[in-house]
Amino acid sequence: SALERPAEVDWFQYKLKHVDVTSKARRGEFVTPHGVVQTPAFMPVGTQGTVKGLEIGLVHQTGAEMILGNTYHLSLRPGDDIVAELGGLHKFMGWHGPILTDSGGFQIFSLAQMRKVTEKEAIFQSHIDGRKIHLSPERSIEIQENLGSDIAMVLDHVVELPNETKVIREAMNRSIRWAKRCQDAATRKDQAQFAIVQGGLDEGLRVECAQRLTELEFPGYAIGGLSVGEPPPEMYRILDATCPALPTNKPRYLMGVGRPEDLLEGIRRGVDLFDCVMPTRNGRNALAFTDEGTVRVRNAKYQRDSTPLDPKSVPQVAGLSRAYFRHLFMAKEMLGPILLSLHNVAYYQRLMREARQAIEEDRFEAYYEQKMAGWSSGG
Ligand SMILES: Nc1nc2c(CCNCC3CCCC3)c3[nH]c(NCCc4ccccc4)nc3cc2c(=O)[nH]1
Repeated sequence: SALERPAEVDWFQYKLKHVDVTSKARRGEFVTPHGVVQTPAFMPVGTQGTVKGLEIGLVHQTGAEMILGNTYHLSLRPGDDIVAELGGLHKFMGWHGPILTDSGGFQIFSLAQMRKVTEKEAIFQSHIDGRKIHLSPERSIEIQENLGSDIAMVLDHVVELPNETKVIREAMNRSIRWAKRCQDAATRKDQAQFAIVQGGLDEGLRVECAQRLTELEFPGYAIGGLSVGEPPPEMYRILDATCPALPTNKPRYLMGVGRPEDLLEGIRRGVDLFDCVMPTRNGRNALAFTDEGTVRVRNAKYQRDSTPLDPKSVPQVAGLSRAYFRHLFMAKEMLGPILLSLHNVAYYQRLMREARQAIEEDRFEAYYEQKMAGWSSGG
């Protein structure tokens, strides 16, 4: 059963395969009970048990190896108990590769009508029906174990920025106490927990938090509390301080990031994993990512444009004109958001594939410069 892990398999063992000589970019891989993940990797977000608009075979086609699920949403609807009764999230959504679930910490801060946070738990109103929800570290782990994800994020207390150092420090200290409670609440041997570094935009707090979480010996570490409205250079400054304070033999996951340039800026600073709703959300809003920058396909200038959106995209997209994409969105045809979501997720996966190759060949910085030039060319 899931409780007896086969002794010979080293679950969640991250293997550092190579560090690029031109930057701090790392090439690695880690094993989960549902398969191996090559890093750097981008994880498409499947908040409610679906990567929005993409039948699960299309998600595979993009090359994505690990996807995200969400504790907050799935515990409210259909209910983590129902998902467990039906065999867990993998079976429920037909995805048999690795799944990482977020703890709900961020969704409380960003979605729910905030009620209050005590040492014991967060209490808030469901954004669906206003029901009062109690989310404690123990309850978050119980939900994630019911969902059966391979990696569970600890419950953290995210505070809005900018904020007083005292407030940030208290939330950081609570998040560390909650991380310990999550560790103590674990019952499944086939699920790993990643800790989440907080500390706002204060480098000292970030290093202290990373060190104290490292002492708790988690199999992986996320950098949270970023991509919450701070200027990108501020996020990069925090990465410069935080990555070196984390173990080199564990994966580093930058939560909620980001634009293509943010992924490369993260990789060159030693980040291994990313997640963001951007490729799918922008796809639904007629915004396509390309090597020449973003393309707003509804723009009138594409009305007669026979050129392909991106000849390097997946076959379903590569042969279609920009005029056709404009038409689909103007006509409000559901194929528009579906194809553009597929294209954007595939674009992010191609970026990760190219980045992994560049790191292996010790030319990541040159690759970074080349991509940044293309994106700003406004082609
Ligand atoms: N536990 C936790 N989660 C965080 C998340 C959620 C990551 N995606 C979870 C998925 C699981 C399902 C839902 C998402 C974050 N997302 C962002 N920024 C997203 C910014 C953004 C928003 C909209 C569009 C693009 C970018 N910062 C984050 C910080 C934290 C954090 O500290 N702790």
